[in-house]
Parts: sequence; C-alpha cells; structure tokens
Amino acid sequence: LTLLSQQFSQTESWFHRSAGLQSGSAPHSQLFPPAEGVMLPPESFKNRVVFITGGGTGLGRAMATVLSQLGAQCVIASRKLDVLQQTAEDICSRTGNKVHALQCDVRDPQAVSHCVDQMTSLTGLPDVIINNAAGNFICPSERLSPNAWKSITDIVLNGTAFVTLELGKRLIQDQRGASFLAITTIYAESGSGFVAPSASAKAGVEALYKSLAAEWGRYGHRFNIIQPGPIKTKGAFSRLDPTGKFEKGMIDRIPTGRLGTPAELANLAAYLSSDYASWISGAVMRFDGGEYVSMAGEFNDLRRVTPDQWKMMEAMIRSTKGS
Ligand SMILES: CCCCCCCCCCC/C=C\C=C\C(=O)SCCNC(=O)CCNC(=O)[C@H](O)C(C)(C)COP(=O)(O)OP(=O)(O)OC[C@H]1O[C@@H](n2cnc3c(N)ncnc32)[C@H](O)[C@@H]1OP(=O)(O)O
Ligand SMILES: NC(=O)C1=CN([C@@H]2O[C@H](COP(=O)(O)OP(=O)(O)OC[C@H]3O[C@@H](n4cnc5c(N)ncnc54)[C@H](OP(=O)(O)O)[C@@H]3O)[C@@H](O)[C@H]2O)C=CC1
Repeated sequence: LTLLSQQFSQTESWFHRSAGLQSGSAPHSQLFPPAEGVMLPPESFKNRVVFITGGGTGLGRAMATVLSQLGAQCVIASRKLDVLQQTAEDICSRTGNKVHALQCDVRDPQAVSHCVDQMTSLTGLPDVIINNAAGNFICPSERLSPNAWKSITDIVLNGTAFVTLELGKRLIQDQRGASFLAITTIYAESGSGFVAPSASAKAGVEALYKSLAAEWGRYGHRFNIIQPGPIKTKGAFSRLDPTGKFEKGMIDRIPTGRLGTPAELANLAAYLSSDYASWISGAVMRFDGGEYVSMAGEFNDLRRVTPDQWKMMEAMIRSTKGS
C-alpha cells in the first residue's frame, strides 16, 4: 500500500485528472492548458508539518492534497469537523501520509489557541502555515448590516491575524523558522464594489503580511501572498455567482480564456512554501490568467475591433491634420 501511495504521489492525483478544459472556456485557452501533476520533486516536504485553515474544502483541500503528496504531515482546521475528517481521510488514503483534522473557528482567539495546543501535541509546531479560511458574499453595501460586515472581516482579517500571531509567538519562543502564506484576491489591490467587507479585510491581510515580512525575518519567518483570480469552487461560486450568469462574462475578460484550477494554485502555494523559495518574502503573487491587467487597461476593449474596422480607423486617424 505504501509503495502504491508513493507511486501515486509521484505521478498525478485525483483532482489533477479532473483539471481538463472547463466548459465555457475560450478556444485559445487550449494554448494555456493547466499543467497536470505535482510540480516539485517528491518528498520536498518530508518531515515538514503544514497547517492550513479552511483545508477541508476548495482551494485549501487542493493545497493539502499537493503538500501531502509531497510528503508533508498536514493539519487542516476549520469550523466543520465532519467535512475536515472526510477530507483528511480521502487525502491520507491517497497519499499514505497523515492528515489531521482540527475544529477551529478562527474568529475566536481562544479557539485558535486551543487548536494550536492540540496541533502541538499531535505534530509539534508547523513549518508551513497557510491562511486560507475566508467568508464572502456579494451584497450591495447599503444592504450590509453591522453583523454582516463583522462576519466577513472577523474571518478574513481577524482570523488571519489570530492564527498568525498565535503561531508566530510560539515559533519565536521555540526559535523555529516558518513559511507563512496568505490567500487573498486580486481585488485586495483595487477594491471592489459589492464585496466591500472582503476587499477591505483582504487588503488588511496583505498589509499584515508585508509588515511581518519586514519585522519577523530576523526570527526565520517568511511571509508571502497569493492573489488568485477566479477558480471554480463551490464555496466561492455559490456565494459570488449564485445564478451562474456571470461566469461567461468573467471568462471573456481573462486573457488566457479560462478559469484557474485548484491544482495550479496548489502547485504555486507549494513552491512558495518550499525551500526552493527561501529567498522570497514579502512577495505578492497575482495568479489570475491576466484578468487584473485586462480589467484595468483603458483601451483593452479594443480587442473587439476587427481588422477591417482597424483599417478604417487607421485611415481616419492618418487623415487628421493638426489639433
Ligand atoms: C460581475 C460579477 C462577477 C461574478 C464572479 C463570480 C465568481 C468570482 C470568483 C472570484 C472570487 C474572488 C474572491 C473570492 C473570495 C472568497 O473569499 S470566496 C470564499 C467564499 N467562502 C465562504 O464564504 C465560506 C464561508 N462562508 C460562510 O460560512 C457564510 O457565507 C458567512 C455568512 C460568511 C458566515 O457564516 P455565519 O457565521 O454562519 O454567518 P450568518 O450568521 O449566516 O450571517 C452573519 C451576518 O451576515 C448576514 N448575511 C449573511 N449572508 C448574507 C448575504 N448573502 N447578504 C447580506 N447579508 C448576509 C447575516 O444576515 C448576518 O447578519 P445579521 O445578524 O445582521 O442578520
Ligand atoms: N475560488 C476563488 O475563485 C477564489 C478564492 N479566493 C480565496 O481562496 C480561499 C479559499 O476559498 P475557496 O476554496 O474558493 O472557498 P471555500 O468556501 O471552499 O473555502 C473557505 C474555507 O474557509 C473555512 N472557514 C470559513 N469560516 C471559517 C472560520 N470562521 N473559521 C475557520 N475556517 C473557516 C471554510 O470551512 P468551514 O465552513 O468548515 O469553517 C472553508 O473551508 C479563500 O481565502 C478565498 O478568499 C480568492 C480569490 C478567488
């Protein structure tokens, strides 16, 4: 069984196989196929402990899978213990490496401290911390109650801060280095209407991580950020595109013509958390198929202009004399 698991971890995983061309992708997305398989060498995370918040579902689950395939002992934590346990079992049965499930509501600093106590007994302190847990929903800002604002900002900003400070302090005390990674979003930079609490909280997370990258390097701690563009997960799409009507328009504005895949994100997270990235700290890695710059550029809509229309417009421009 162990041999089989090892062979499996060196080739491909169940979710990589499902990462083919998604429906709704543009034809040119064939030129940007999502790479299958795990990128780093096998056992890159052997003898490493990885702690992932929100590791039971979506992107957190994908990151736990890849890191487990690379030899890590993973600890996944969130509110729903049954979901975490099922994920832990699934991953462990596929990779042969231990995955621990711990219940933790990151909004509650005491729960976070208790979770870290439990992890310390199970695995010791982690070498890699991935702050991935989040909450979000689309809502016109004038409809937000104070509690709606608080529910998102408490998970995203306070939750990340509680986890990071609790683990950071204990690691410093034990004179242990670590890699911290936060999953934010491209609109942490631009802000975005209709998700103002999420945008505000994610921007706060980025400020926290850049601050600590500067402050805690002396303790052997690295802090990096991934800003993903759209990657289809139930958690995100059910709350941000509940009718499914916006997906096509979203793909149209992504220059690579498709959504990202959990496997691609997981490989990037693994790289940034690995020794291969030990000189990367304070970095913000946009991971969005080009969506951000595509939405930002004033003239980018000119992509719709046909060659004949260009001929006509060029003639008009060239015929202009003076101002
Ligand atoms: C042009 C359009 C393009 C569309 C693109 C679509 C796809 C885009 C993909 C790109 C994504 C980019 C970024 C993604 C970022 C993410 O974070 S995605 C991850 C999302 N995952 C989750 O949210 C999982 C966890 N979420 C939850 O558990 C819940 O959703 C919640 C609400 C965050 C927290 O749950 P809980 O604590 O149980 O909270 P409640 O008690 O239910 O609610 C607390 C208050 O919030 C109010 N509320 C809840 N839902 C809404 C809503 N939909 N609208 C308004 N208000 C809401 C609720 O009423 C409570 O307030 P009150 O007590 O005052 O009533
Ligand atoms: N998918 C996408 O397109 C994008 C996602 N992101 C980011 O990626 C990350 C993962 O999102 P995704 O996988 O799509 O969505 P999911 O909804 O699947 O993931 C969110 C996770 O957070 C956990 N969580 C929520 N509240 C809490 C809490 N109070 N305490 C502990 N854990 C909590 C949830 O578990 P539980 O319910 O068990 O607590 C869940 O596992 C998030 O940070 C999100 O902002 C960013 C940009 C794009």
